[in-house]
Amino acid sequence: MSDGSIRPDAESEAELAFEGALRPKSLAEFVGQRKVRGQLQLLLQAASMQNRTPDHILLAGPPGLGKTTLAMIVAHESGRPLRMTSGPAIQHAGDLAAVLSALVPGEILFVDEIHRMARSAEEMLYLAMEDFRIDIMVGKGAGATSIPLDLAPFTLVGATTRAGLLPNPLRDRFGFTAHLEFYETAELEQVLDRAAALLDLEVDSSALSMIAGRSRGTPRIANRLLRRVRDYALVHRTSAGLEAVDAALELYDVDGLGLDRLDRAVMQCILTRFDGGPVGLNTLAVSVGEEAETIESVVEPFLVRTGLLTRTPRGRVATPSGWEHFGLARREASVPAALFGDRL
Ligand SMILES: Nc1ncnc2c1ncn2[C@@H]1O[C@H](COP(=O)(O)OP(=O)(O)OP(=O)(O)O)[C@@H](O)[C@H]1O
Repeated sequence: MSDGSIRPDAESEAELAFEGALRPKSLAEFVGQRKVRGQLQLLLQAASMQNRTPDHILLAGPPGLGKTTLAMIVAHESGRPLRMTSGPAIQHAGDLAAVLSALVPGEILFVDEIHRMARSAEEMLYLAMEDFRIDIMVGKGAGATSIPLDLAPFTLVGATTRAGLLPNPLRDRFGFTAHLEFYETAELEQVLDRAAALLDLEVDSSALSMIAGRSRGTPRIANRLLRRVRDYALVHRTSAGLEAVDAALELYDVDGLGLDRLDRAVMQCILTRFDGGPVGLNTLAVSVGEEAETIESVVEPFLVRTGLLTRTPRGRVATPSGWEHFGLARREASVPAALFGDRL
């Protein structure tokens, strides 16, 4: 996004470098996601006891919750090398063949945004995941032949914000799927405490709680808000206390619940243009000028989690808390159900 709001996809190089430095290196350092940590621990330990590559792992959840970090931890904890690529970089089966054939035995292959990989590559991946083998097609038409190529055993760690978009045969080939949840405020306080120490920043605990409570349940956003508070304190020669947090977050359009500009645009559209809904996804996306995928995978999960929005078979509907948060009186729905043919 280009409006300066604090979104997981608004990256700058310096911020990315800093984000890298903040990544926990082990499962023990990784805050929250207790269940997933336990499941991963077991899977890695069993593989290590049998001296084999761990099963393929799918990490699913909204951006910024720690999927890349967990992939790095899997490599670190199992003492294996890590190779990283992403779905958008694999637009042909040949792109994937090049990556797979270069793997060394036991390597961890991390594919971010795996749901964006080309369909032809997905099909190649089925065989690679199951039998550590691919068939490379040579030539075209009647003269085409396929040459089998054995691969080194590897562990695929796929990350996706849209697990529902993965075809079943691909999803079924992962030995374990981790569903990452938004973090509780207390967990984000721990993330922030660690980041403040790494930034050498003195922040009082009430200020940390305030940042944590307004971070959309997302560590990446918590870390980023902390840096904006640090900037504010630096420029205004003040301490990083409650006042600095309040002023910095207001400057960056983050409200009391942590909603940012796009969250509010979506809610206001549903409330004022569609009388609270129901409204279909595509209609909503066009109305706020944003990609349907961003609304579905980034905005909605948080609005549903905070109880401002519900998804019904007829479309998205604002809840009474949604009306209340925006200081609006609830009206009876007068708009027909989501437009015909729209995605609900
Ligand atoms: N559980 C955690 N404990 C501490 N820090 C975390 C945790 N999860 C994520 N972070 C921090 O949040 C930042 C974002 O995490 P990460 O890049 O792993 O998210 P992601 O889910 O892969 O996001 P995307 O889907 O956008 O790729 C990292 O800097 C990392 O340090």
